[in-house]
Amino acid sequence: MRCTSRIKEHLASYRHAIRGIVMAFRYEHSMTFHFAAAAAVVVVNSLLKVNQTEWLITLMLIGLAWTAEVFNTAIEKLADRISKEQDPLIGQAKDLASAAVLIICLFSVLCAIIIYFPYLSKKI
Ligand SMILES: Nc1ncnc2c1ncn2[C@@H]1O[C@H](COP(=O)(O)OP(=O)(O)OP(=O)(O)O)[C@@H](O)[C@H]1O
Repeated sequence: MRCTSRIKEHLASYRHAIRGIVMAFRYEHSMTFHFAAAAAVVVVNSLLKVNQTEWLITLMLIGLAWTAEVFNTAIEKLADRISKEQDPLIGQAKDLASAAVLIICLFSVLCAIIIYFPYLSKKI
């Protein structure tokens, strides 16, 4: 395969991925909540002047939460394609996908408490 067509294919896959991100924000209402939470984290990090490691941890958690939500949406769409009828296995698959999002959100809250508590207790 010629180099230029490989580059074109590679660029096309970025286009598909960006379309996926736009779709996730348009059709998955939880993405708006994740976006608002991420914006709040950036504001709080800046106000409290957290250190570089704390910035890295919080940004990675934001990325993980968004990734889990996008996978959750993809699994929901695939499940709906297979059957719209009530099906216990589809129900379990959707519950498991939602569980992944909840787990990362709970751990993010825990990490936020551990990171922010020392800064806030100094201010009080
Ligand atoms: N076809 C189905 N068969 C059985 N249970 C289902 C089915 N579709 C949905 N459910 C149940 O309803 C729940 C919500 O499913 P739905 O597709 O409405 O996702 P949602 O409300 O968009 O979820 P989320 O908030 O995680 O994005 C699922 O977690 C599952 O328990």
